[in-house]
Amino acid sequence: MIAARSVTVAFGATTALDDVTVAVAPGQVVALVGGDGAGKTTLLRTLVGEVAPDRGVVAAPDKHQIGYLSAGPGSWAALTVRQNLDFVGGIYGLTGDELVDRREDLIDRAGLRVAADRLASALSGGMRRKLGAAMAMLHHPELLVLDEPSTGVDPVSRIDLWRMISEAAAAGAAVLMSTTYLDEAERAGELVVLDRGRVLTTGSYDDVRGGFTGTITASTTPTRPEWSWRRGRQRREYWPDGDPATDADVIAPDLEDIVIALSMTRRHQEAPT
Ligand SMILES: Nc1ncnc2c1ncn2[C@@H]1O[C@H](COP(=O)(O)OP(=O)(O)OP(=O)(O)O)[C@@H](O)[C@H]1O
Repeated sequence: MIAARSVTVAFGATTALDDVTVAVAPGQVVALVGGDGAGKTTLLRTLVGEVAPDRGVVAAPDKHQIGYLSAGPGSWAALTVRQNLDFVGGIYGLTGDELVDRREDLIDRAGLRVAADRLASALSGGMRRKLGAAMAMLHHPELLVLDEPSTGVDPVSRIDLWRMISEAAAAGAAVLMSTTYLDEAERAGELVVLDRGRVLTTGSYDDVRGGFTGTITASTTPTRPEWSWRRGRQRREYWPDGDPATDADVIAPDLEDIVIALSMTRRHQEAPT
């Protein structure tokens, strides 16, 4: 099992990760979700060995068995799509027909056929993300780590990307990825919800929904603004003890509602009284 166990990472006075435990098995896709500064990038960098934990233990394969798409560009601007893939293939010892077959297969699966000889610098943001993901998985790594692979990728191309990720997992990779899109995170086998360095909840989407307590209502005029947030034209309101003191409609929360309600609870618990 690939895992970070009770990992704490601090940058000066900022605790980026506070006693975080995450495990990912071969064939599994684990999605890290959480807002800006939640610690997603730091956790991924810790797993791939770029950041050393101050406390806790990381169990990960050898560097050669890791494929990593960082939050950065993920490809070389001055190389074409094919050259980027060839270069990465060379680093991992892929040559000849094996490299050509794998490269062309990934170009198709990433929907990059029309751009195969275009410089990476001339790709759209979404195409560049897909190229980066293809480069990370080219050598069939045991651990595939993707930092927000779908950011900037249009909804249709995101389907290509998810198919690529699912296929890598089906071929045996352990996949750990971060995303800010909660609708797509619901597709991952396992979710880890991070908030300011801590794990708020973890499990399959069904586990997360099943473990969520309290009630969420929807209305245009919440009775407790500090426990409410906007969703579309309405506002949601969270009742942690489950008993809404309102006749507003009770709704079945989705992942976005659950993440907001849990982080709101944490903020209220930590607020000075
Ligand atoms: N190299 C660093 N030096 C100092 N502080 C850092 C460093 N890397 C991260 N941090 C801080 O650690 C916290 C977690 O950052 P991290 O980038 O891991 O979050 P994130 O969930 O990936 O957020 P985002 O989506 O905004 O990148 C933030 O407060 C950030 O400012």
